[in-house]
Amino acid sequence: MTTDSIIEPAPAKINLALHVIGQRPDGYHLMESVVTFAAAGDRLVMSPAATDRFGLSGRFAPLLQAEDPATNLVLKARDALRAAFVGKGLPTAAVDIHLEKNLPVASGIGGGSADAAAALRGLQRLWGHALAAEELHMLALKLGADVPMCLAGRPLLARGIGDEIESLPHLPAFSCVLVNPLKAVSTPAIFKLLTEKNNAPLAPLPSSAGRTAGWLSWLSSARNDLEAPAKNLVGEIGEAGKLLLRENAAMVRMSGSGATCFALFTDPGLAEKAAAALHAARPDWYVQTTETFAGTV
Ligand SMILES: C[C@](O)(CO)[C@H](O)COP(=O)(O)OP(=O)(O)OC[C@H]1O[C@@H](n2ccc(N)nc2=O)[C@H](O)[C@@H]1O
Ligand SMILES: Nc1ncnc2c1ncn2[C@@H]1O[C@H](COP(=O)(O)OP(=O)(O)OP(=O)(O)O)[C@@H](O)[C@H]1O
Repeated sequence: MTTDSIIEPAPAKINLALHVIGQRPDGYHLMESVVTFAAAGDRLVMSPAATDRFGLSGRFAPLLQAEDPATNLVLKARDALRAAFVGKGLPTAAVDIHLEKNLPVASGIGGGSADAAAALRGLQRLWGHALAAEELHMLALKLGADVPMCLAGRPLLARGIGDEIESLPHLPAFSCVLVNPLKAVSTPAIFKLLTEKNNAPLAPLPSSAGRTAGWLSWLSSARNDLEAPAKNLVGEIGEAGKLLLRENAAMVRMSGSGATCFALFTDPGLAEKAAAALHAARPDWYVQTTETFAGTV
């Protein structure tokens, strides 16, 4: 790290509710999802360098070290952004990117998408140019359906294939416990296992600004339509949910295509207690307490 280094957090994405409401002719599913982001996440450090470099550290780095770096979403984001700037005649110097991989891989909390979004944010700062909002959105979407929402990084309502984003300024913060049994889940495999594609849309969102109880009651009656197929594939998802439900959580659900489950609490003490209980029950799992971000008006 140098004095010119740029540090970008890559917060975990949590689908608080995810209703699949249809499917496009190209196979992509249409959804309505209330999404928030958490302080827990990966971290990117980007520094000017003589040649392009990429390094990894953190608990889950070994999984990505075993893969070809060219397939890493961070480098795909760097190359796509560089191509866009070069196409406009703008310089993009060599860069050393270090990814601290703290989030489990293929886990439904958008790790790779959050990393790609952090790379796009950080490299625009490092290179000193910015794409227009629409061009950046399209570039992010080409990297993955979750990347535009991770670029926003704040509570939002996502529609379409996850790319039509509306911010939710009144969504409150929650204390949260994330639990993953460390079984990687492939997103396309879960969508393939989903039999009913035309499920009921989300109910109208709570109108009372910032009322935690109102949101919790609304969220409790919503669903994640990918939870049933994911549970069929990975039995531990059901077990994680049952263990969390014993811990006085205000609500428990799976995020994205799984296998990470989350529990929301209105009291950080209860979240810490729940995490300790989960860790004692399954010391081999990923168990993380965190705070989700509140919407900003
Ligand atoms: C399940 C979610 O995490 C919810 O936020 C996202 O929809 C998935 O986003 P993502 O991992 O960025 O997905 P992508 O990398 O774009 O797509 C992976 C695969 O998931 C399926 N996919 C993804 C998004 C979507 N709306 N419908 C789909 O059917 C497609 O088979 C696609 O080939
Ligand atoms: N930086 C990265 N972090 C994690 N996975 C990455 C990264 N770059 C590429 N990948 C690949 O992407 C696949 C999906 O990983 P990711 O952690 O983004 O899934 P996810 O948490 O289920 O995401 P989502 O919730 O967006 O579906 C991995 O199996 C891995 O091969």
